[in-house]
Amino acid sequence: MNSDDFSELRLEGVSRAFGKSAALADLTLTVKRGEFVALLGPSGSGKSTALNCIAGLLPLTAGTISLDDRRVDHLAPEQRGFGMVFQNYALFPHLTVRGNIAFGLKMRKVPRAEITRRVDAALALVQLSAHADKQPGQLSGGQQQRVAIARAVVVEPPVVLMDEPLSNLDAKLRHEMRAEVRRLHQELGLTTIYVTHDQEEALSLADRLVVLSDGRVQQIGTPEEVYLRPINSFVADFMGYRNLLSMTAHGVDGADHLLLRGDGIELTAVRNDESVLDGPVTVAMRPDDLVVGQSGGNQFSAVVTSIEYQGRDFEVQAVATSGAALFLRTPERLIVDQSISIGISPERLMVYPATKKSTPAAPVPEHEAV
Ligand SMILES: Nc1ncnc2c1ncn2[C@@H]1O[C@H](COP(=O)(O)OP(=O)(O)OP(=O)(O)O)[C@@H](O)[C@H]1O
Repeated sequence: MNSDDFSELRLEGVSRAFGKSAALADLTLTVKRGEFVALLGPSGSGKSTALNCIAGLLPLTAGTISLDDRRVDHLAPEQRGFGMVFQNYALFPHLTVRGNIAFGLKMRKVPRAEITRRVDAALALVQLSAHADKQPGQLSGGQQQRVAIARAVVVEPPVVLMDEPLSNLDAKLRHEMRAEVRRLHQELGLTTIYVTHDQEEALSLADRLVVLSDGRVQQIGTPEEVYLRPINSFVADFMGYRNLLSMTAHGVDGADHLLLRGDGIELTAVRNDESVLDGPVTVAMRPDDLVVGQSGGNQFSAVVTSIEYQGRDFEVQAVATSGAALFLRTPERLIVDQSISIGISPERLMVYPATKKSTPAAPVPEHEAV
């Protein structure tokens, strides 16, 4: 089986329970050949369970997995032939770099000359030709992870599954390897499913994100869609909309903006089809969208409570006259106890039906979420 053999990987209603608790419930997702999909969510949200179900390491309790119209969920992992890259590299310590990369080809009884050719090409691709005869213990973490990636892709699997492959690396290396993973994905025309809890990593790598919470899909969309239009307050919170205010919606004004009030703050938001027009809501705002000074949009007052220097700008905490704690970022040097006016454009306010912050919303069918 090689990557030209299919046009899409289809998951329908994929579920996995441990005893009575559902680690993954009803995951429906179609991954097109050549796509890079990130499974994103906090710890315990079901990302690894989903990946292990796809790999064949965990049997499903419900649902189906198919490559086009061929069911694969009853096949053993080696019969599915998906490439796997794990957080802990899982290299064979007694084999050289070359031996590790050649392993899968030898298992598949590929002729020796072809093994040499393909391993050389894979070594060049991950820029490890000079280290081919070393053992994994003689390599850095980043180099070991590159061996693991080369080992997974050298057999030209239809799908490559990666479970937090960069999380053991330091911040700088993680950044470099991120570009490397994306480059390999593109150069080799891979189809990649990538598990991470790091929003930035998911946003920068993937063509589409699947955001999970408590085993359920919350949103499926492009990085732009998920970042700019989170579908519920859980996704908003997870994507960095750190300011979540409890307010009340009071209908629309003459400009068809939604009117919001709460504890002495009045705001207007661009309404959309799903807007709750009346009643309790959660209003989400990103720190970067709050502007210190007059902005021409919504304005309200606050007092600075703490300032943290972050290099390019400052992360400021403030408290609104309503008592609500706020996070904002600004290049301006403010001082603690300073009174400021904060602005935010009506387009950058996300308004959701009021929920308890940690309560996951109902699952969203893929066709509605995309
Ligand atoms: N073998 C198991 N037995 C029982 N429960 C399990 C098992 N594996 C996972 N779970 C539970 O299933 C849920 C989802 O776990 P999973 O490992 O898929 O989450 P995750 O999003 O990958 O988390 P992390 O980022 O921490 O790895 C968790 O509540 C976890 O405790």
